[in-house]
Formats: sequence, C-alpha cells, structure tokens
Amino acid sequence: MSTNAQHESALLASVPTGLLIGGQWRPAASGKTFEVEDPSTGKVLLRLADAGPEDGAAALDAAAAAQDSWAKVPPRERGEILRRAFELVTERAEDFALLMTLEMGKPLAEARGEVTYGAEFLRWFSEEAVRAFGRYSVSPDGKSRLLVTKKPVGPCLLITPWNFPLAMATRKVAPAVAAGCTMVLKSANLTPLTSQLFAAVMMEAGLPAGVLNVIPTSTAGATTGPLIKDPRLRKLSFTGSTEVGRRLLSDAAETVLRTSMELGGNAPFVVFEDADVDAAVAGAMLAKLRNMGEACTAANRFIVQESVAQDFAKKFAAKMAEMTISRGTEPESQIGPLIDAKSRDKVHELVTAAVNDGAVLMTGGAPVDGPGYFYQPTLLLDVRAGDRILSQEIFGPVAPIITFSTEDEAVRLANNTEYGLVAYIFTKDLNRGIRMGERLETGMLGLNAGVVSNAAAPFGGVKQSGLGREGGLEGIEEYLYTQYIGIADPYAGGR
Ligand SMILES: NC(=O)c1ccc[n+]([C@@H]2O[C@H](COP(=O)([O-])OP(=O)(O)OC[C@H]3O[C@@H](n4cnc5c(N)ncnc54)[C@H](O)[C@@H]3O)[C@@H](O)[C@H]2O)c1
Ligand SMILES: O=CCCC(=O)O
Repeated sequence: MSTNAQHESALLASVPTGLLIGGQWRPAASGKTFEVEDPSTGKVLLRLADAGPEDGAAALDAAAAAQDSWAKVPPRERGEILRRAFELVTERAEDFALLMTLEMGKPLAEARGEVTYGAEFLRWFSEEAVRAFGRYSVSPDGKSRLLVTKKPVGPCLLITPWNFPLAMATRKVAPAVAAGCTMVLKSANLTPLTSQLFAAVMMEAGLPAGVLNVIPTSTAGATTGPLIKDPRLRKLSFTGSTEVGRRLLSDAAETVLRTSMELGGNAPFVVFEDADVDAAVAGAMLAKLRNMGEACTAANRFIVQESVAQDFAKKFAAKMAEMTISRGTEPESQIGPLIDAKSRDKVHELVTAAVNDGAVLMTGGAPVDGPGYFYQPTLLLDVRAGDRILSQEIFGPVAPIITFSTEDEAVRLANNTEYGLVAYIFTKDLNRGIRMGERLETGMLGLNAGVVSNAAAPFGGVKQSGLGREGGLEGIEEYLYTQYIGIADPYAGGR
C-alpha cells in the first residue's frame, strides 16, 4: 500500500461513525446507516449512523438541557475552547484537507485553503466571544436609565451544504459557541465526514457535553422538520439552495423561529474596457474555478464590454484549457470531480442547451470519460440573453459570456436576477468601481478581486440569496438577542 493509501485508510478509520448526542457517539435509534461516496471513483468511503426523527429529538433534548449551564460559562472560557479548536484543526490540517478531498472531490491544494479559511472562523470568534457588548444610557428625559444587554438566543439548528464541508460548519458553530448557544448540527449527507472529525476536535478542545450535537442523516426533512416546530429550538441557521431555504423559512414561520439563510447565488462578473485584462482573467479563473465552480460565490455570468470581449475570452479559454483534471488527491490536480452524476448531467445539459441556442464553445463542453463525475472547464461566448444558463446556478466549471456597451447596460444585466449574493467588477477607474458598488443589488462585491470570502468580513446576500450575515463583527449577532432593562430614575428621591 502506498503512503497516500495508508494515510487515507488510517484517516477514514479515525472518523467517528456515530451520532454525537449529549457528548456520546452512538448509533442511530433505528440502527440504520448510510453510505458516503468518493465522487472521484464512486466507491464507498464509509458508512455513518443515519439519524431519524427520534435521534433528532434526542439531540435537541441534549442541546436544551445544556443551554443554561453553557450560557453561564464565562465568555473568555468559551473563547479559549474555540482557540484550542483552531490550534487542533491547524495541527491536523492535512487530515482535514485529505478528508474533504476524499468526500467532496476538491483538489488537495484547495482543500488546504479551505482548512485555513474554515479554521479562521474558530480563531476570529475566539476573539469575538469577549466582545458581545451592550450599553448603558440616560433616557432623553433624564428620568430613567436604559440598560441594553446581549444574550444567547438559545438552542440552534445548524444545517450545512456539501460544497465547503469544514468552513460552512465552522462559520456557524464558532459564533454559536462564542455567543453561548447550544447546537444541533445537521451536516450534508453527501459530505458528513469532515463535520464528524470537526465535532471530535471540538470535544477534544474542551466543549462540554451537549453543547454541540451532530446528526448526519439521509432523511433531512423528516429528521429536522419536527425540530423546527419544537418551541425549545430558538434559531435555524441554514446554508444551502434558495429552493430548500424558502421551504424552511415557511416552516420556521409557524413558531416565528429566528433564521439566518445563506442561499444560492448568480454572481455577475463585469469586465469594463478600462480593466487590466490579464488581471481580469486571473480573477475570473478564481471566481469561476475555485471549488470547480461549486460555490455560491462562483461567477455565473461574465458580462464583458464589447471592445475587450474577444481578448478576454481568448485569454480566459487558454487558461481554462491548461487546467489539470484529475482526482483531487493527485498532487497535480487543479480540477476535481463534481459532486455526483446528477450535478454533472445538469451542467452538461445547460451547456448543450446554450450551444444549441447559438453560443460559441471556446473550450471544454463535455464530461470526462472514465470513473468519477469530472467535467471539462468550459467557456461559452455570445450566449443569448434569456438563455437558461444565465438565470440559474451552474455549479460547475462553466463560464458563459455576454457583452454590453454602456455602464447602464452592465448594471441592468448584472441586476437582472432574483439572486443578490456577490458581484465582481474589473475596472481601473475607482469611481466607476464605487458607482457599481452603489448600483448593484448584492450583499458583497469584489472590486478587481476574484474572491471575497474572509472570516473577518460579513458574508451574505440580499434578494433571494438570503438573510443575515456570517463572519465579521456581524456573525456573532446572529446568535444573540438584545434585551433592554428600563431602570427607574436613581435620583427619584432627590439629588
Ligand atoms: N450563501 C452561502 O453562503 C452558501 C454557501 C454554500 C452553499 N450555498 C448554496 O448551497 C447550494 C448547494 O448546496 P446543497 O446542494 O447542499 O443545497 P441543498 O439546499 O440541497 O442542501 C443544503 C442542506 O440542506 C439539507 N436539506 C435539504 N432538504 C432539506 C429539508 N427539507 N429540511 C432540512 N434540511 C434539508 C441538505 O441535506 C443539506 O444539508 C447552492 O445553491 C449554493 O449556492 C450557499
Ligand atoms: O459556497 C459558498 C461559500 C463560499 C465561501 O464561503 O467562500
């Protein structure tokens, strides 16, 4: 067996396969398990306990039971647990990276980048734990005092997607821990292994039993539906598709449950004729091909000024064609597989429909033969306005280009979507960049930058891309509520 194969099997053997409930790893009440596949080979990596409604209820019982004592733990202690977790994840960076590559497919180099990014939420919120400040003031009429404090919202249900298995979990768990909330984490059934290892690390870092409960499941709706209706649950934080988010928001309305929603995107990437075209191509490679295009932030529509469209497209296509496609564990890999056959087939269908409608295929355009769900990096020029590929998340390494002539037209095209997560603008004119920021309906904007994600920044969208923010100073607020105490005039008896 090669060293790599030995590392893979030792790592998989170290991943807890049970549900984490009340500090104990245990099998599902039904005894059922489900398979986790390697998308590069289609082979089964591990079988995990498959939580059902009974396990969901037990996880919420444990979270509710731990809430009061956890909220009393001093903020500094909560911060120190997060800091230890940051150090443990960093020490085990290679394990986390390999595990993500195995279960999700991304190249190891990218998985290492995700470990750094994901761990940073632990460090950032270890520092924020001690800064949940309130305020004290004199009322305008001078007759009372206003004491405003921040309190943990209480037990939270955290639901994460498959595409960033570590960062999407740490971006929720870390602020919840910092704020003093207990949690039930439902990881994505396609990539639950990283959350299992992360939960083990959180326990090793000293998180008390019951604070974090983890319930991987193949039956998401049936297992978490009853929790959303349970009055003991005080918060739902969801990252995933707009379609599922909408459904969960409607379920949450029943108990007026507080929600954070990090949903889908349809990011415009706008290149003006005054941009440095080489820098725009480098930005486009990041914005499009990071995570094989399987990112909510992925540039989904390239909106390029007519005079530079040919130059941009040729250079972009040449860079795409140079990408090495292979299993993410291979050192040279730059493009791994898509998550499953259904996703790959959807991507190919969108490409085929655009080409049939007259788009020019500059490079790629087909799945890769052999095992796994690989798809070639693909560039489409002259895509027709109104084409389906421009209105839905592609979630694959495919870049459609449309052109514009004026700034007003670029704004109109960029805003022509129900989504509003992020936009990318390439221009050398700073005033134009600022104007575009003011005119675009997105929660985030990359100005001459192909990636905006940063633990210290508020991540989130507007329109149907979601509600709330993760990371930054705002992230912890999602797990706190404001309480105001009105205090009678302390001089009522006379000064
Ligand atoms: N805005 C962001 O920060 C962000 C980040 C990552 C991914 N995403 C979005 O996530 C999507 C890709 O992820 P996905 O395919 O895992 O999304 P998804 O909506 O299919 O699933 C997300 C999570 O919800 C669970 N789920 C599905 N149906 C459910 C139900 N009825 N009740 C409870 N849970 C349910 C899934 O098991 C998974 O854990 C894309 O749309 C992407 O843009 C958004
Ligand atoms: O998929 C969306 C999340 C990507 C990120 O946080 O950078």
